[in-house]
Amino acid sequence: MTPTTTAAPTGTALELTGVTRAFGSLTAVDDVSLRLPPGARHAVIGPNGAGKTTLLNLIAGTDRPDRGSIVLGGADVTRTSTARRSRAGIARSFQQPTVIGALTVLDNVVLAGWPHGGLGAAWRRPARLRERAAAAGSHLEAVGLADAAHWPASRLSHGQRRMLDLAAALAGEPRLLLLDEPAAGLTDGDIGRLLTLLDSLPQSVAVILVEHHVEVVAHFARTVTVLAAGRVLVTAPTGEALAHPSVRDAYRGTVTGTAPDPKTGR
Ligand SMILES: Nc1ncnc2c1ncn2[C@@H]1O[C@H](COP(=O)(O)OP(=O)(O)OP(=O)(O)O)[C@@H](O)[C@H]1O
Repeated sequence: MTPTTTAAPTGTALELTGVTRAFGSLTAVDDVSLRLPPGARHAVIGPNGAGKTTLLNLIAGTDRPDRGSIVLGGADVTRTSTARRSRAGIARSFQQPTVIGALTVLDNVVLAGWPHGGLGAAWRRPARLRERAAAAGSHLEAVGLADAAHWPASRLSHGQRRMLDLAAALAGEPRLLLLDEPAAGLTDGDIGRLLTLLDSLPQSVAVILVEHHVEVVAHFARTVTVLAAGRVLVTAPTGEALAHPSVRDAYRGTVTGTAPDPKTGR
């Protein structure tokens, strides 16, 4: 299944073919194929345990598929390390933000933007470090944390940590950004800020958003893949995917966070 029926003239940002990952007898990701153009705004949704995070892990390289291939911008990265994928332009935000509390907010972003394995050299290149700090400052501005730049990151609220995690993901100037439930635990105000930030992401960046908040998906995504039990139910333009009957059945009570009626199951 492909959200674009033909390869866009500008190429393909990410192509998954038959990606499969089993844990013992449980197939968490089952024969998933997907092609995204550069600048894609794609969401992956599905009930708890559908395989969404496992799929992001396989794309980011923290886990490897048993079968299938992952091609990033024309290069097969199926077996390459997380660090190499990061250098190739994949960045990720996590369900639990990865923030170093003892460092300042700004330093967290500077560190995140420094190429893997090159940190030892960072301190010998003050001009480069200043450049990175300036870039980090603009990322903090974009996520609404400019005033907190010199705070220890441990002072940040949950919502602010999520924003910092996003700024850190942007610091590497990725071409593919993987967002794992960025709206989880956010207040309505924080969600508003998140939507503004998502809207302002550069068009050169392809984004895969895993998210339970259907309003965030509807606002942001142009295309959606619905997963259930590791398998793709549908990949389609957002409106079509969210209206798909299988989404209602697989999703009712999960996306909205409301429990199904025990009598009707709906
Ligand atoms: N390392 C692992 N070992 C064993 N089982 C795993 C492992 N990682 C994930 N699973 C299982 O794989 C299935 C898919 O998990 P995954 O976390 O990818 O789902 P998800 O769609 O992201 O769920 P959620 O919305 O709750 O975050 C689940 O049944 C989960 O228990």
